[in-house]
Amino acid sequence: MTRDLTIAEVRLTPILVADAPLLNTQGVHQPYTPRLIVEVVTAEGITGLGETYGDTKYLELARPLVEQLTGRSVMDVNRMFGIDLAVDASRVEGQADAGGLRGVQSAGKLRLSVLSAFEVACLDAQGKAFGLPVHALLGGKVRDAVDYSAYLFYKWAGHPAGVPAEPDEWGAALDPDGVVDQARRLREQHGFGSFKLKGGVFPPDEEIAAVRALAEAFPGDPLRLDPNGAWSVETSLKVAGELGDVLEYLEDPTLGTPAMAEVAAGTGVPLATNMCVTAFGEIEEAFTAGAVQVVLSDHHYWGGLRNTQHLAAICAAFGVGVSMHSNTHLGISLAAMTHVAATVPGLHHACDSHYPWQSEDVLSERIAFEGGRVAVSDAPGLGVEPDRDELARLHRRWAEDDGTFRDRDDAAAMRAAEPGWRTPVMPRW
Ligand SMILES: O=C([O-])C(=O)C[C@H](O)[C@@H](O)C(=O)[O-]
Ligand SMILES: [Mg+2]
Repeated sequence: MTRDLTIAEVRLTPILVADAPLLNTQGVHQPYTPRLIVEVVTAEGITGLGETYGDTKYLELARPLVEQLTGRSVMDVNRMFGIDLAVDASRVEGQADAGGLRGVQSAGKLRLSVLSAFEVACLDAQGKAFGLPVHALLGGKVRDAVDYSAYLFYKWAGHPAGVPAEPDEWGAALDPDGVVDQARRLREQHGFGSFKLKGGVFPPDEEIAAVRALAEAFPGDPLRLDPNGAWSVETSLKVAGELGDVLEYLEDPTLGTPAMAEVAAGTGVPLATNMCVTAFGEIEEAFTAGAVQVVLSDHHYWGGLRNTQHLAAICAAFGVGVSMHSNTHLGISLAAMTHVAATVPGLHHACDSHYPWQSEDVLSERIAFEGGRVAVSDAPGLGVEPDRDELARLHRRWAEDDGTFRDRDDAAAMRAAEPGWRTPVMPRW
């Protein structure tokens, strides 16, 4: 039967989702964070789902696509990436990404972060039309489940007094005992077999003590520490020296390819990154300099699931490992990550995911981690269904917001507790 795969409608739904008071080197997460849900609806009424960052600049860029994609086919994905999205480069070029800790911003990354949500939505629609899972459209899975790592954060017990927020069940984690308790709970609930601590929050000695406590509590389990570039080369080498026996890798200890290369040359601990290599144009310099040993892809800003496969192939050619980065995201993106991760042969490290921290989702059924793994769905498309009421509720929250939370700003959120707080100058230590 010939299918009509014409896009009859494109829907954009900006939402605000609850987020916990998770600390990072720039500040603290806002109580609500923006995400954008993208839907493409075919002439036959098949709906494909995608998800990406929801800050104003992403939303503005996505809006013209509603008209530009209507009338095209959901199969026309390559041409979609050629669409000229007018990114105002002066708003992004050279600036550090305030909320996302995702390396230097660029017009290209911003553009890809938007298009990737449409790619995922088109793949979901294709899969539903042909009765095939997304992984099959990507060449087929090489594993039936994808490993994820427990993502540990220093955190407060709650958002600052006076800031509207949803209840938090996790309590504070501000020292080694708190971090180990959090790790235990995440393992109990989801079975994770490896742990990543988001660092760059406290002076390095305190974070070294937390990782040591994890190593004692979970002997032999892979551990990672990620200060988001908060350390100098000297500090990075000191931490690598002290934790080398227990770290699977050190993630973005310092900023920029030359400094990362210096650290890499001075330690046997592998360096991973989602800040130094964040786009194809950054690969040559970093790989030639031996600056990174594992690239953490993020299908949002790398430009989708197929680009993630291309990245994985390049990494394999250079003997560099690949795994996945995560920012605050919902189940649509977790499903997308799981499908593409299932197709990458050399995925030797558990992927990151913020999902356990998200108490809200727009899916009718939450995705479960079992033994720290997400089973790869063989249902058509991504294998997830939206919860329309929840989508509408989270959109209402966005619509009713006065603009305070529509753009993620961890430094501004920190000022609610520490009025003098400014985004720290790097390296902090
Ligand atoms: O460097 C990383 O892994 C991240 O950027 C992950 C997240 O952005 C995390 O640091 C956060 O949201 O605070
Ligand atoms: Mg990182």
